[in-house]
Amino acid sequence: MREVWKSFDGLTVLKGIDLDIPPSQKIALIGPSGSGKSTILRILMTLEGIDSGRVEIDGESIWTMQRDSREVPADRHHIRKIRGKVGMVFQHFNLFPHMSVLRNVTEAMVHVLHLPQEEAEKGAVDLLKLVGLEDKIENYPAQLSGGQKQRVAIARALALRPQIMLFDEVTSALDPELVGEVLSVLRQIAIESEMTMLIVTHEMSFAQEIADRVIFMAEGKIIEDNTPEIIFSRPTQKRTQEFLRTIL
Ligand SMILES: Nc1ncnc2c1ncn2[C@@H]1O[C@H](COP(=O)(O)OP(=O)(O)OP(=O)(O)O)[C@@H](O)[C@H]1O
Repeated sequence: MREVWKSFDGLTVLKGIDLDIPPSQKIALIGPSGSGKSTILRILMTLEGIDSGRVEIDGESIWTMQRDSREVPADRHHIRKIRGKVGMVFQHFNLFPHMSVLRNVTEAMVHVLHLPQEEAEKGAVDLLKLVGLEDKIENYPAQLSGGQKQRVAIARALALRPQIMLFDEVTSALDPELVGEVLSVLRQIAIESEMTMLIVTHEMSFAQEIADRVIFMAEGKIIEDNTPEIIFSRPTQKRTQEFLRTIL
């Protein structure tokens, strides 16, 4: 992201964001409510446009494309191609209630990736094993706990084989006793996968444990971008110190 500005109805929520994320890096994005964390994720997922600046994913600008050696506004095909590189898991899991767990995961594999049903099912079973839900394959979302639903949502996002995964406060809507099971799935993915991961979280010990890098935002700006060790033991910015003091 270069000099990205974004406002909603006159409220400026991103104020010149500059951010480079190398492939495979695991980043925790922290900061007070309303600081613009989700907006950054939604922009990267192409769910929101920007007012000014530039956003590139895998070397390609999201909102513009090259045609006849000129840069022109992106068409739907270009945006869809970029979106295919990115997966996102939301706070509310938004599973399809009328579909089994297995079908929630295979649906996009068949319709977006155009995989044959059998191959999709095999891949979905592997992913459901990864998130510890192989025994729930035939269940429906209403028969699952919040933590289980969120693990299905994670499997569903992984099913599209993204290079980049965005997690937006995926444990915030869960009862406290269900948070651990979702964090342990995320931890495992962070350790084992080559995917780039950008994780908005209020779970500071989790951020400290899995992130290569922690970014602290406040009021639409990146205040500090540092290693977990520095952020959590000797942050360089007063604003970071104040935030951590209020929540730790
Ligand atoms: N679609 C929208 N329309 C109007 N205002 C919006 C919209 N999306 C976000 N906002 C506002 O933009 C600001 C930043 O929101 P954002 O969700 O990015 O913050 P956040 O740091 O993720 O906060 P939280 O930790 O509470 O989720 C907030 O004031 C929010 O109300």
